[in-house]
Amino acid sequence: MRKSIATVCLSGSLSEKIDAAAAAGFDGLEIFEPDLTGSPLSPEEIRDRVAELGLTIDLFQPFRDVETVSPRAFEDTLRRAEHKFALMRRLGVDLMLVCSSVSPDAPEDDAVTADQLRRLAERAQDHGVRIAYEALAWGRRVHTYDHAWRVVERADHPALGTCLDSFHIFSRGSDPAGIERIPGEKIFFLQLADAPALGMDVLQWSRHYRCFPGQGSFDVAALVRHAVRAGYTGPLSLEVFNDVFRQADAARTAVDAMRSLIALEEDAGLAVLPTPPAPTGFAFAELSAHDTGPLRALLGALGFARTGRHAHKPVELWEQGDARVLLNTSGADRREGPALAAIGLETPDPAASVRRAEALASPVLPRRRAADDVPLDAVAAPDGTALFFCRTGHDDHPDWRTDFRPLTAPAPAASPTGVTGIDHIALTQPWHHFDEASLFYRSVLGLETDPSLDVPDPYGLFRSRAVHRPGSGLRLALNVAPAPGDLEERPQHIALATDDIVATVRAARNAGAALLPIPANYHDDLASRHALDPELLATLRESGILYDRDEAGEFFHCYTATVGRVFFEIVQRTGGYGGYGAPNAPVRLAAQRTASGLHP
Ligand SMILES: O=C(O)c1ccc(O)c(O)c1
Ligand SMILES: [Mg+2]
Repeated sequence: MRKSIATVCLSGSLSEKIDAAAAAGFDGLEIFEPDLTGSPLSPEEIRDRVAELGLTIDLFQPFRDVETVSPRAFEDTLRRAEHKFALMRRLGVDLMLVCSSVSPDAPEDDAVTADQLRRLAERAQDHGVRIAYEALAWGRRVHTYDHAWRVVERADHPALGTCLDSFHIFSRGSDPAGIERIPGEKIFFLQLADAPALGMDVLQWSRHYRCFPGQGSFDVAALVRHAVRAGYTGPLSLEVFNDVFRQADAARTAVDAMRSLIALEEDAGLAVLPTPPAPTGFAFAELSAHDTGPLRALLGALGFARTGRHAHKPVELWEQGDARVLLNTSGADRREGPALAAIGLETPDPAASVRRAEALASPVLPRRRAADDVPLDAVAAPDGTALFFCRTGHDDHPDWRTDFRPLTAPAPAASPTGVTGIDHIALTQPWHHFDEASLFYRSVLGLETDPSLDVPDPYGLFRSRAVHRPGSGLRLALNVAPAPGDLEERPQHIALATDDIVATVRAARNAGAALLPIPANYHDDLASRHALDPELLATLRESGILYDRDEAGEFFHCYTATVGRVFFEIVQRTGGYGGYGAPNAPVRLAAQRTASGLHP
């Protein structure tokens, strides 16, 4: 279906919004009137610019407070409408959105409302314009889509139809199945928005917290299916009022919006995309550092052995069990400390993963490799981390490890500490791309998203959300820094799995690994939270190990000191524990602040 976007979704001037929508591949626009009023461009210039870019203007909006008990006020509304019809002609748009009145003067009697809408539609028709009447969820009398439709049906004018908006429908708890009772040709327009489940005033919720479909909790795809079954053939148009998107880069938001609509079409059964061969685990984590000394020392103490060196690049492979860490000195900025640059994801079909990423408007990274290197494709995640699609140790696909030459003079034999693999990787997201990241991991990689959590840090509150593949070893924790400038200071981390954390910690410590000290208050509190065996509690206290449990099992974890932006976590899961120790995150954050010397 055609894809449109309301200018209110995007940041910047009207021309910046138009350019961003065109660059992201949209077909059409809803012009939000305040964007036009503030623009230095004339309506004709806007019309021409839009046409030059191959777009159409599908809707002019909003026209407010039409229905009224005051005949004088209604005459004034007709006069106001004449101005807008003339403006719409200059813009080259023939559909105007009228939202239900929020005024105390809105009539109780549907007959009055229907009559006034019909009279407005008659005037509109004289100008070649049609009216799409939308129920605002906070409309004074008309606040549900079925009520708006009843009024439109009663007015019975060919230039009058209804506009459905998924936010208003879901936020009022209406059942979208009733859409199928509206004749498709009377659904003049379909606006789509999602939103997180928030218990708050519906107007505030709508004006500040809408998000793109797939980023919130509404079943927007189900609503689209109902509209299509009703016979709707117009555009799928995004109308998202969101405080964060209003500040973010418009070009990037437009791509996020486009990805949302493509994924929505797939969910609604309107498009077939290459299926996501969801990743099953981690092939490697790649750290970049100008000076790899501190990381080598830490990896060595954690029991990793340096096993290979890349044939053409300054990259080392370090391994323990199935945990593989690459240390890369190319391109690392001398001023910045070590950082997590890339993740290798195990996927059953790397080429299919790339095709899916491309189908979902995700940036496939240019290959930089020598002719005889194993093909390794990557996409850029929203935070800039390169995600490589790997198939390690299978005959049906080249193995990326063959690019690494075994070391002729191996590093002194490290003693393994019992690390078996990578349990999860935690990435810090730019605060204004958090919703984009959730949608990216869900749609492009086919992962499941857990609900967002708010984690208190001594200097702010940050959001955290896990994405994972159920039943596999693939788990990512996405954290968002509390303040825009805070990202560079926020560490990322690699969590290493062990079957015996006490032994692993003891061995690592003996080998010289610096671990994060945990305040005694934490273990005192732990004793009150859980009836733990005193001997176990003493061991946890002594080793600086944190503890959590859920219905399925237990979680033991501890942290190394931070090197640059990176630290390691050592984790042991028992039973089917499915979390990440979130209740302990505030203690870890405070302990890291203490260790950094910033927080006495
Ligand atoms: O918040 C509003 O006023 C508003 C305006 C136009 C719309 O289409 C809408 O859904 C909300
Ligand atoms: Mg709307």
